[in-house]
Amino acid sequence: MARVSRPILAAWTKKVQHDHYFKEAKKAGYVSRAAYKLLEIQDKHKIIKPGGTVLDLGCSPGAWLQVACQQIGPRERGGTVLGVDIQPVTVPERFCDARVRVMQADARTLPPSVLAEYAPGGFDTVLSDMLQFTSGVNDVELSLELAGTALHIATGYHFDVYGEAYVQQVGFRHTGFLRPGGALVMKVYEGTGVTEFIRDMQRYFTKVARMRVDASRSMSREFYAVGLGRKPPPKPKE
Ligand SMILES: C[S@@+](CC[C@H](N)C(=O)[O-])C[C@H]1O[C@@H](n2cnc3c(N)ncnc32)[C@H](O)[C@@H]1O
Repeated sequence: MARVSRPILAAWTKKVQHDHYFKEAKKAGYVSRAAYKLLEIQDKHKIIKPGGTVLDLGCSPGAWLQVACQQIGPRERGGTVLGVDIQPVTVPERFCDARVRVMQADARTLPPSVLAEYAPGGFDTVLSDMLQFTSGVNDVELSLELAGTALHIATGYHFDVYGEAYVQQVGFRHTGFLRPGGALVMKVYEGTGVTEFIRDMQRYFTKVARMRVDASRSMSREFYAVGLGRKPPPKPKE
């Protein structure tokens, strides 16, 4: 019998897993197999709390909205889920109720006032599965830009990196919409600059983890950067 090389076997196993998640999602009523990525992260890190407020950046077609709504628990516990996507998006009927709302916007230019109005007390969990394709190739730089956007929305990150020049440019400063103790999950592609980005995350969280999930495609360089226990933001300077 011909021997199969290890990489081919690994790719084949991943393809079987991929088809498996696709079929499972269809059977279970999730709008995409991405649901299993968030379920795996939730299972390991308990990032979404019953009754919590969740911001889901890059939410279309809505599998993470479905999982987030399930994880905040029954309606009487309260909680909300806000999904944002640059594409038109509708709330999936299955597993979502009136606590889930969506808006079409580019997260990179989303005015902070919109988020402040939606969740005046901030969010307990910020998720970003944002991804853009450039001629079919996953661009590491773009992935870092989108992850940077999520980190910025959650913590005010760019103000700390670019300092007063950035504040002057955008005309305001905020310290992020993630509550102290909250969790942030971001899709990131392996590549140049990622180590520094993860290091930057560490100043905002008590724990930072990198997680590859089984439901990712076989050849994908994607992983999830998970920040747990947001540290309280510094008091604004007088
Ligand atoms: C992999 S899909 C997300 C799948 C989603 N988590 C789910 O469970 O259905 C990536 C999404 O990111 C969105 N996206 C990309 N760039 C964005 C941006 N700048 N602002 C908002 N959404 C963006 C895309 O439109 C796309 O719908």
